[in-house]
Amino acid sequence: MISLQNVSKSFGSGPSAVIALDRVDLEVADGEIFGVVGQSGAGKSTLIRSVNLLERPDSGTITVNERELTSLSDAELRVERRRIGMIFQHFNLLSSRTVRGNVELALEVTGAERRERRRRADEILDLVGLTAKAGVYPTQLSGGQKQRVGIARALAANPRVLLSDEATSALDPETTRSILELVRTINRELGLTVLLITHEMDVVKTVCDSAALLEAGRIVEQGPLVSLISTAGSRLARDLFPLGPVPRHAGSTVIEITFSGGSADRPVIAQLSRNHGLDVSILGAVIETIGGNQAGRTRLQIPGSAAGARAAIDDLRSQGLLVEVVGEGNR
Ligand SMILES: Nc1ncnc2c1ncn2[C@@H]1O[C@H](COP(=O)(O)OP(=O)(O)OP(=O)(O)O)[C@@H](O)[C@H]1O
Repeated sequence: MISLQNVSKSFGSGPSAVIALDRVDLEVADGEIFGVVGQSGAGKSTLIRSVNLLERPDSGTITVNERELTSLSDAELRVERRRIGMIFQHFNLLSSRTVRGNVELALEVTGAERRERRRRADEILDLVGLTAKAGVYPTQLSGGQKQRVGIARALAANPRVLLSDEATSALDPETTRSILELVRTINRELGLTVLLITHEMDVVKTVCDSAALLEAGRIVEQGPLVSLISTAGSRLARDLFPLGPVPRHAGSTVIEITFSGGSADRPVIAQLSRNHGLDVSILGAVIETIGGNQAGRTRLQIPGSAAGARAAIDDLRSQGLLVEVVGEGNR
């Protein structure tokens, strides 16, 4: 588990001080993949670097693997950090060492013997699909392969937690997908808890179980994706299912219905038209697979005011659907 409680961090002092993290509370459960999203400057890097105390917070506590890191001595912290792997946007590989050498490097600090280092490096390179590249240097690798080495290095010392700092931001969409698949595989097979930061909602959709939205150093929403998508007004849910700006339609009401779990395959719109005699138009729809289930949002236009469409909206809500009125035009 990763737990941040009331964590604050500022840079600089006086009027020019920047509050990068502002009383952040964050809970990442064991074995889950948790994504933190936010705009540039929101504090994502500061947050993830705080988790292993690469950045020491001004106040608050950070607990990882049941140890409160903020209370440890430097020597104790060095030991705990070995149980926290980290991967980076620009891979941070040593160009003077081979692929295997880069992975072995992570084991040198643990005091493992040479033969054991080699055995473990080869084992982990096999896991990330890079056995054939063990003897080559990083410059001879593609971006995706470099990140696989980064992952192998991060996993070499058997961490319980993996931190991912924009690990796919420098990769093309297909390579991103393959790296995210690998992250999902190691999460499942090794039971690893993963905390990642990203500015790409697609990464969250593809791989995360839970997410948080960071804004100007504050967590404004967090929770499992399946809960967020059925929370009225959730900004993360809107970003997961973007439908663009709401158009103005004179004399009609625009609603959005969120589908999740079993509701995704019900003929809701057909029933709405039939039961209420309404000419419903579909203005937009987006469906994704979240947590193995179909979920999505549909934007509908219903003729008349929201008051006039009330019976239809109540009917949808009584079926357990999340319905939000997002636009109401006057004639
Ligand atoms: N070492 C530093 N010295 C001064 N200010 C810093 C430092 N590191 C971060 N900041 C400031 O703290 C705020 C949060 O930065 P941070 O890098 O954590 O944001 P971010 O969400 O990761 O942004 P990006 O997506 O652009 O990397 C920003 O205003 C940034 O300028």
